[in-house]
Order: sequence, then C-alpha cells, then structure tokens
Amino acid sequence: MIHRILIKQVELNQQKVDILIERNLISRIGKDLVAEDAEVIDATGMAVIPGLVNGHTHAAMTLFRGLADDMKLMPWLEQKIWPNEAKMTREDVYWGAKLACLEMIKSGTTTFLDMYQKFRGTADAVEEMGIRGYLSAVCFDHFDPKLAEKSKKECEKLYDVVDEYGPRVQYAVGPHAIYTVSGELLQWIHTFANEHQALIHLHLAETEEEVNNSIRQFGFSPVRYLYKLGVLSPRLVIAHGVYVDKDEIRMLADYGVKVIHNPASNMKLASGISFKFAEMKQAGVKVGIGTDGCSSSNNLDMIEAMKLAALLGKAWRKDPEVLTAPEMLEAATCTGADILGLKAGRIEEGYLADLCLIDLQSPAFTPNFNFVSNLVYAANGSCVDTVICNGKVVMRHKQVPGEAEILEQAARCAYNLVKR
Ligand SMILES: CSC[C@H]1O[C@@H](n2cnc3c(O)ncnc32)[C@H](O)[C@@H]1O
Ligand SMILES: [Zn+2]
Repeated sequence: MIHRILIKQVELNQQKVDILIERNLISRIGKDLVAEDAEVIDATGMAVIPGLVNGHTHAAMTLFRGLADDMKLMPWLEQKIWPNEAKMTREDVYWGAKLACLEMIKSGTTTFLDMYQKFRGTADAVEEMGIRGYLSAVCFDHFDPKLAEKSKKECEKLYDVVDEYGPRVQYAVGPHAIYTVSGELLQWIHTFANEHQALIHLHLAETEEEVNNSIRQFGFSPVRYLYKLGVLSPRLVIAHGVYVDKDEIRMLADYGVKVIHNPASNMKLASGISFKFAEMKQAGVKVGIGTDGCSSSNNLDMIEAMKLAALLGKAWRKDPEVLTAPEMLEAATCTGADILGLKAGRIEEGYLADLCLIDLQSPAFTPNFNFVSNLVYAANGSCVDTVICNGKVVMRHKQVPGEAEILEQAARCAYNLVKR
C-alpha cells in the first residue's frame, strides 16, 4: 500500500489548501482533496513552509554548547575546541548529532550540510532521526604528506560507507580550511569529487587573519589561491566567504561556487560582519544560510539565523531596504536545497515532501498582516508544530520520539568528555 499523508486546511500563500503526500513526494495541492487510506493531519490554524536547509554546521558540536564562549576563532579552536574534539569517541559524536537532529527538527530544519569527524556517528544519528544529512568526510593534512595520504584513504573509505545508509544520508568531502589542508590535497579532493559527483565543503575567507596569512603563505587571497590551484568548481560550497572582493565574487560566479552565510558565528567569533549577500546574488552566486556549529552560534535555529542574516546585512550597510524577509526564506529553503542538488525547498507537486507546519496561534503571528515577515522577524524555532521529511512525520505537535533519552545521553557524553 502506498504511504499517504493528507494535510487538510493549511495556509499556503494566504490561501487555505490541502496537500497530498504520496510516498516521499508532494503529489497534489488543491481544495477539498480526498485520499483513501491517507493519514489525515488537521492543519487548521497552521501555515506550511518548506523544511529549512542548514547549509553549514558541525552537528555533534552541540556537546560543546556554552563550553567556550567569547573568544576569537583561532584561540577558540586551538585552546578549547580541538583539544576536546581529540577526545571524542564515536558514541560522543552519535549522541551529539542526535541532539543536533532533535534541535533541528524542533526548529524546522529537514536537511543539513555537516562537516565532522567520526562520520558514522553522525550518519547513524541522521538515519535514525529521519532527516537529511549531507555529511562531509573531513580532510586535514596540516601540510604533512603522510597525513594527506591518510586523509585520502579515509575519504575513499567513507564514500563506500555511505552505501550502508538510506538515501537521506549523502556524502560530501570536507577539507577543513586552506590553513589546515595543503594545495596538493585540495587538488586531489577536486579530482576525487568530480569522479564521484560529490560536493566539497570548505571553510573559506572567514577572518581577516586567514586572508593575511593566505597572502603571506601562498601569495594570494583565499579565493584567488583556489583559482590558482584550479579547484574552483560548481561542486564547491564555501562556508563563510566574508572576505571576498569584487573580482573574487566574479570568480565564484564564473565557476558556479556556492556560498553559505553564517551570521551568528561570524558575529559571535567577531570574524566579520560585512558579508556581501547582495553583490553575490547579483553576480549570480547561490547563497544559502547556515548556523555553523553549536559552540559558535550556540543553537541550530534556522529561523533565528534568517533574522540575524537580514538584520546584520541591513546594519552594516546602514540600509533597511536590503535583505528582505522573503529573500531570507528563499535562501534558507529553495536556494539551500538547490546548492545541495536536492529537489526540495519548494511546495510544488513533484517536489520532495519536506515540510513544516507553523503554529499561527501565538503572539509572533498576531496580527498576521504578513506571514513571512512574522516568520523571519518575529518568530523563532519554537513556532514549528509538525515536521515531515521524505514523506514521514518526524515531529507531531512538537513531540519527537525519544527526546528525553537524547537529552540525557547527550548531557552525559558532554560532561564525561570534558572531564576525560
Ligand atoms: C573536524 S571537522 C570540522 C572542524 O571545524 C571546526 N570548526 C567549527 N567551526 C569552525 C569555524 O567557524 N571555522 C573553522 N573551523 C571550525 C570544528 O571544530 C572541527 O574541528
Ligand atoms: Zn564551520
């Protein structure tokens, strides 16, 4: 029997409609739909949006929430984060990623692009929690050829590991950054990703220090350095991209490179505020939104991230007309999905049934002159009532199966880890 869900009386673009989901797809949108054997969801008083796409995170870093605040990027990584990450077991990553998936589901995210160690820990969590994870096999070589060979082997091995999981777990390659990965390894990854049709997920142009070091060490700013290496491509997704000039934006556009803006992390680590959203969009660069990990943004709430992206963009330009609420929702849904090559992020027949029902019975949606304005500027993740991913309900009326156990186990792992 075909698995069917019929969502009745939901608000979509200021109209009340029914949405029929068959298997994992949106099959019909219309009035007074009837479907035999369908599970009916009464969505009276709710609006529907596409599931949100978190374009850059490190899921298991939920375990480090509140552990290392108010620091700059490099001391934060070198003194606090990396020493603790070196002690993490697969079990830690599993429970940290379960907590991340729980948090993402509760705030309306159905897909995320991740970069973390102990790949299987995150993959197991994603498989069980019912959302989509594009998981990047981490590459570091610290400019040591022996470590580069190890990284290559690990990338190849993890590419096969993904076959053990269902279609919601996808593979990407994750060279950490140009200051931890050699040019030779970046070129190998470029070739490997082309051969295997995989995305490449890289931190780039995040801080002024990174740019200055890049010029000193390689003779070029970060984007120009990648151009010289010959690794700019449509497979490349860069996280941050705060420090790029006009010519570099042109290069990103010409090579089809995608960019993920992480407003919370950029502000909290004081990495930089002047993310050139409008210039990138105008040049034709696809820009998505991410939270980054939970130690630099402290939560994984994409509704909050949309608001921060809009407010930050307006503030640094001193222009309230830039970065509107509809643009932010587009970046966090259909552009995010397009970046990952996923037929989702739109509520249209034939698209993947990745949807969120938003509870309109709350102060943030009262009055409701403009739903998208309220969603981006007034609400936060707690307005999400029900989440469907790949045609299956993963949260119903704010309840996610197994929530209490996840909180308990993740807290246990976090406290034990810092004590070890
Ligand atoms: C081991 S995989 C990923 C690696 O990236 C670290 N990380 C988290 N946030 C950032 C950031 O903003 N810039 C650079 N690196 C970051 C994370 O702690 C992991 O070590
Ligand atoms: Zn990051």
